Amino acid sequence: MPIKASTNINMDRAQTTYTYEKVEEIAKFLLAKPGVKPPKIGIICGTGLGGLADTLVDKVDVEYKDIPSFPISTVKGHAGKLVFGNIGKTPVVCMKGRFHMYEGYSMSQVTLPVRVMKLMGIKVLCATNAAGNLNKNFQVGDLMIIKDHIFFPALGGFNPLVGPNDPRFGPRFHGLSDLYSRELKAVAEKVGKELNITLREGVYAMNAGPSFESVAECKMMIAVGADVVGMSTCPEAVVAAHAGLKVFGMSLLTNDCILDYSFGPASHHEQVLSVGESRGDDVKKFFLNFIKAIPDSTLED
Ligand SMILES: O=P(O)(O)O[C@H]1O[C@H](CO)[C@@H](O)[C@H]1O
Ligand SMILES: Nc1nc2[nH]cnc2c(=O)[nH]1
Repeated sequence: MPIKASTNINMDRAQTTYTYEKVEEIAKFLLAKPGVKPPKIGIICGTGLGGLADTLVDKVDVEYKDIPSFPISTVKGHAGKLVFGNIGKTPVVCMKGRFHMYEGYSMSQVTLPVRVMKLMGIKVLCATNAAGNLNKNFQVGDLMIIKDHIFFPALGGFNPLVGPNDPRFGPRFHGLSDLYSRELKAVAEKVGKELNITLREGVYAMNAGPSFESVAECKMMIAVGADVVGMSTCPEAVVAAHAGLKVFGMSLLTNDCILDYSFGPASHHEQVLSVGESRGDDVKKFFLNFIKAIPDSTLED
């Protein structure tokens, strides 16, 4: 059955999907831009972490609004552009702004940039995010390597791989027991020690958002093994792994989740942005060194 790009409204949720040919067209459009080199690594900048793109040299910016068929960023803290450039000798592309389910985007739209970056040549996807802390041993400002995730929307049917499967994107069924690359986690641990930056490790849970969690929801998430919670990352990680990319995930803990009815105030986006700003330098320092430490062999075909 041919897979067509289409836009329908179903259950009030946009159902835009993209064919392989459409994704390829966008990748070719970007590669044809003067100064753009095929990237080896894609970096998704989480809320308030767009400063990561400042670490690139020989930068070329492409605004999302100027890319055919691309969604646009609607959330404060997401600038809405791709930044191409180099870290050390490695060509990379940063997404300065990601797309979220709660913006009303379909899973295909949320994960489109991952497939575009894959067709442009990336071998590794680094996904960063801002997240709420659920673990009593962690604190606001900590950086956490994502060792696994709980993708609540996918468990309820909103998996980005639902629908006809084009094998050029990846296989119909795909296991996720090694979703977050153990090899990259080991590289990150070593770099963290060398830089004297404490790196936690834990499980990221995704709530579709945009509401932050209720007290009971936070308690439920802790009970099922989550350390932090956010509203992103899982869709992009699943689509990247399905496409054969190595995935590295990192959360910045921007707020403590409220676990007691007597505590307040509720979590809010302004705090998320301000912690992103205050921890931005360490995040940049870590990624600059981490990207340089990834072995060449990991970035080969
Ligand atoms: O996951 P990122 O995009 O980093 O952002 C997190 O922070 C925002 C809430 O403040 C939500 O978008 C949540 O997902
Ligand atoms: N769902 C969710 N996303 C976040 N992003 C940053 N903090 C939070 C949080 O507490 N909950």
